[in-house]
Amino acid sequence: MSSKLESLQRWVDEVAALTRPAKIHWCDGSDAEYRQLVQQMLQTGDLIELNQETHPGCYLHRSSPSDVARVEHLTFVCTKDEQDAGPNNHWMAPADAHAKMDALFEGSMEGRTMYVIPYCMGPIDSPLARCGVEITDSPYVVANMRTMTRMGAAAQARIEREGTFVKGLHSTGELDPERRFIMHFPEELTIKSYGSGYGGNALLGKKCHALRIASFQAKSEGWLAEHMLIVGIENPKGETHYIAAAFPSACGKTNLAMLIPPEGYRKDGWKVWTVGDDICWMRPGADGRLYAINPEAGYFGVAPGTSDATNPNALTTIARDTIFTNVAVTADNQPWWEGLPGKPVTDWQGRPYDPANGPAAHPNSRFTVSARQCPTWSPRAEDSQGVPISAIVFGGRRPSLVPLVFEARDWAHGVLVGAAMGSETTAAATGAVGVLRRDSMAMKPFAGYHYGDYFRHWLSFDKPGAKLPKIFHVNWFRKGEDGRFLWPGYGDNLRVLEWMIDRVEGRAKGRQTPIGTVPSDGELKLDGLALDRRTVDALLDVDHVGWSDELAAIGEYLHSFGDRLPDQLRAEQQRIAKALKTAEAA
Ligand SMILES: Nc1nc2c(ncn2[C@@H]2O[C@H](COP(=O)(O)OP(=O)(O)OP(=O)(O)O)[C@@H](O)[C@H]2O)c(=O)[nH]1
Ligand SMILES: O=C([O-])CC(=O)C(=O)O
Ligand SMILES: [Mn+2]
Repeated sequence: MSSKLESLQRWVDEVAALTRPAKIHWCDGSDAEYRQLVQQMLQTGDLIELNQETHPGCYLHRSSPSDVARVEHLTFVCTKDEQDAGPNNHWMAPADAHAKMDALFEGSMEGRTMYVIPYCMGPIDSPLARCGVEITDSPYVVANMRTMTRMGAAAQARIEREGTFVKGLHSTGELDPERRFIMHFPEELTIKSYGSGYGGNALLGKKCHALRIASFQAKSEGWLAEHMLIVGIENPKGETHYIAAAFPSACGKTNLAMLIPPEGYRKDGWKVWTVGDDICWMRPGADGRLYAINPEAGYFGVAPGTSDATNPNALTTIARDTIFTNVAVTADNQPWWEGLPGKPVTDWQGRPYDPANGPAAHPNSRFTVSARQCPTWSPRAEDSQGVPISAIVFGGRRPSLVPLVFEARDWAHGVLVGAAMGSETTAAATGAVGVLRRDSMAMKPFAGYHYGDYFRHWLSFDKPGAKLPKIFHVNWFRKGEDGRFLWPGYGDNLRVLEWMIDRVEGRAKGRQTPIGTVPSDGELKLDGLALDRRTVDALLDVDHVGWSDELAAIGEYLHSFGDRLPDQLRAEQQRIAKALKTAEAA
């Protein structure tokens, strides 16, 4: 045994002494191990078998009704210096947080099996990948981690070679919402999560490691860990551009990553390739471009709204070997959610379906499935060097004001556009839904350090020799006076991506506005769409008065980050505010 592995063994021993499990199981990631776990969970009721004829290898998990989403108010970043966590995070002193958590973990695994899960985020041979080990007492977490990460023997071998890994300790505890905490110790590469079995709270490779801890690491190591999908767009000539896009939770990342081109585009030979649907790690390559990997190996996607009309690729992907969490069930035991044909008989809590109880599937019900099952899974998804990024896209749910698409004039302006992002809240986190909040780079719940430092880190990529992607902002969610979405969205979003690529290639001229460049007349290909002239104008309209107010609000928001806010960002905000005033006067 190497000395490296000893540090892992020592930590496992310490955790076992604290949590006192009946048994310890080191996960090897094999099929046999997975089958055995599933059998065991079917016996305990953690999993329910779904219709194996229509959905082979598919199971349903019903979480506790009080444990259905990430809990941002119980999520902490525990840096030595409170300032380093920033106003964007809840903070607790590391010693206090450890004491609090260790008291909860004390004896928490009594009578249970403790699973040790070595995992790798990213292709196992990639220099951009990073490893971790999650210790958990939840077989559901093990099964999900096997799908979402490269889990098992190969990851353990890499950990032994490298000697460093992120330590994640998780226990479902008694699922008491009052005794639930997700704690991050970025300086110690450590996570402690107690009291929730749900998604981003419990699958520690995902938000906890690949975003909060990784963003902190990325700052000192010169790369970026972002809440972004990665999609490849192949034109009829066979050229592929890769685009990374940050939208807040439940705002369309999975859908855009699996987009199916509109019919005319398909006929012409356009293809879309899915590299990732939630997280993107990128760093500058030798040629100055940004290269990106998807650190995940699976999708933990939102079920409601996923249908043949919106995302047929996802539907094909989840037709087999999928774990569904908190969906409803039909009379013949198929998984069901709002947006699918047919009807539910049992709701997400296992009760006979009654519309008086609300939706049949929980609005944040999810599927966990291997990325390889996606029909558009990119041949470059396992590329250890990553894919070169041509464009970065920011976006959110903005019912008014924000046009369908605009382009930042340069990198610094693009960083401001990302920092200023706002979106209506969704069901992906507990709390009110439909409230506008600022969510810089879609990282509000995930940046593992002070947003001021984070913006500075973003700005630092603009240096001599860099060939940075163009930065755009999109809004698929603008509504008309009747409350309906103005833009058809989904597959038709390719029309907007094509314009971006035309800009990257220097083919589209665009129209300059104070907030950036929008498509000029005729540049967006809208043939085949039933959009009248007025709607198109409304979608691309830049309301100078409304935007002046927006810039003032952005200025106030930036001000909240105090003296860690880079001056350059403040200057960008003032430049645009001034341009709007000039345009208003004209
Ligand atoms: N109107 C409209 N709705 C969309 C569009 N794309 C996605 N949606 C809806 O937005 C919701 C969430 O979409 P997802 O693609 O699952 O969101 P996500 O960003 O991957 O979410 P997380 O997994 O929580 O990070 C679903 O109800 C979709 O149907 C679009 O282009 N237009
Ligand atoms: O982390 C989760 O629970 C699900 C997710 O992708 C998100 O909320 O962005
Ligand atoms: Mn997400």
